[in-house]
Amino acid sequence: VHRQLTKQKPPAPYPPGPNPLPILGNVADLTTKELWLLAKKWANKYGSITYLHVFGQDLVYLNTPEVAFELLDKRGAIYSDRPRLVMAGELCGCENMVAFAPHGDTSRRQRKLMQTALGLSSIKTYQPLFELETRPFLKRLVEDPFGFRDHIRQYAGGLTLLILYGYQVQSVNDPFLRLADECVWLISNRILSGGGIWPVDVFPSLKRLPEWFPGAGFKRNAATWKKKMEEFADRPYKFVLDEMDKGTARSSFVSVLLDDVAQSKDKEVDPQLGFDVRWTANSMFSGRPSHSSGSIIATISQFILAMVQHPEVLKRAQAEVDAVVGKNRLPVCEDRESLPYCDAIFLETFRWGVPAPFTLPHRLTEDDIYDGMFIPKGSLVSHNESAIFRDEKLFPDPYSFNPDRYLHPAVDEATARRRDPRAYAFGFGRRRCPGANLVESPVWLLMVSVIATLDIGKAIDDQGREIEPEVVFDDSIFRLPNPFKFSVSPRSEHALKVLTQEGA
Ligand code: HEM
Repeated sequence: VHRQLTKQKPPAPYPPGPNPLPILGNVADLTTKELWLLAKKWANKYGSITYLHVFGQDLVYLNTPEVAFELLDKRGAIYSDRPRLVMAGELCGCENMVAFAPHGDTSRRQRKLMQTALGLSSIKTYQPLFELETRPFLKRLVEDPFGFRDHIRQYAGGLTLLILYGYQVQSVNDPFLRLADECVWLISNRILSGGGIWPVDVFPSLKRLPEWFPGAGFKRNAATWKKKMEEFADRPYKFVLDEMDKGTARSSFVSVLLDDVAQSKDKEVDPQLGFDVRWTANSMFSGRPSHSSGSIIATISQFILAMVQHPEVLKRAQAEVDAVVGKNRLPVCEDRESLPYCDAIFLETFRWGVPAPFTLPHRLTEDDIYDGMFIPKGSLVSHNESAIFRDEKLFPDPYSFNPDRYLHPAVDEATARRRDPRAYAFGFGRRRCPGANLVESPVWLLMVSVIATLDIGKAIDDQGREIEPEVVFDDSIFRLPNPFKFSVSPRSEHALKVLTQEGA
């Protein structure tokens, strides 16, 4: 109703959605905890697309794979921009990061660098690094199961620094790890104002206020935060340049991309390439609010939860690992093809766990019509992952954790491909997650290493009764369970030995 009073008649009806309140629009709908449950209900009620209107902003959720592929992929030329955030982008300097960059030359150049350094052929270079970080994680998990989220955070942070800069974290207090943590926190909780809205994003002309002006505190803050962000982009990059000078650089995202420069000693790094590499590397850490580590933490936490709740699945996977890998060593990436049941657990974790239920919105740059429905220019369009992953036709009995669904699918190959959660979990089109190939191996390896060495189960109370894990979701971006109680122990003396073996 509100729209029709203020705008011309649209060329076709808007897609269906909950009725907006006058003035506030659907803001009440969007502040619900576990928004994904509501979004799934919308999908059941409204079909392939849900449309909402909040504070003058059109929001669109795509509820089926068909519509997501059609719009975000096939019509990618107009569905690939990102929302403009004056505070985060312009004032705090995040516009240099991939996920905030508008669709254009910079984002194309940066994505190309990511494809070069994170393509399937480059990933093999990083494999030994994945194995390096696994053992310390397993040890920390045995020592303190309840702290599992911190352990995964440390694992993800350490691994990311290794892959991007060839930098090995020595302890929780490592200066680069602390800088990374601080900046990721700053982005999620300050710069993006914890999901809130900055007045300057609603009224961009406020950015012209002088810093001393009353009410312009946001500009002073932005200047401080921008400095921190720049430090975060510069320091680890400089570390790689120094290492390359000394001839001691490990193979990493940055060193691979500067390889040509490394070949000839006196050649200076081209300033444009230097800028792009520095900010692209930084984007992999902080490109989305705590994205890369956030999604890894959510995925591995969901895996642990699944293993606690489904002991029969864990037992069967352990038998598979014992038969293929034996008990004297940890699994390695090369074992993957011989472990189909473990692979099925990996896939089912992404589907059942829905670690990133709403992907980053794509901003539509032209008016569009789909299936007789009008989608206005400027709409923020997300695919609704919880609706896709809970679709009964695609995934029968969608709420159960059932790895078998990938093992004996009585379907043709095209349908089997449609049922591969990796087709959806990383988004669509030109903005699809550039870390998708990279993250598969370490996440798979971590899961299989847990299966190989640890017995995970329900915690036991004083009276010897099992405690059901209490599953609560507080995070608004990721489907990340709050810490829950469970028990964990090495599977055998042998497993304990493998875990504590130094440097092996
Ligand atoms: C389990 C792990 C992960 C999941 C489930 C995941 C999922 C996603 C999704 C759904 C998107 C949005 C795609 C879209 O807009 O359509 C995205 C974007 C992105 N991801 Fe990931 N991701 C993961 C790990 C990573 C890692 C490890 C990195 C970095 C090394 C990374 C870097 C990025 C970047 C830079 C973008 C923004 C791309 C752009 O705007 O062009 N992700 N990811």
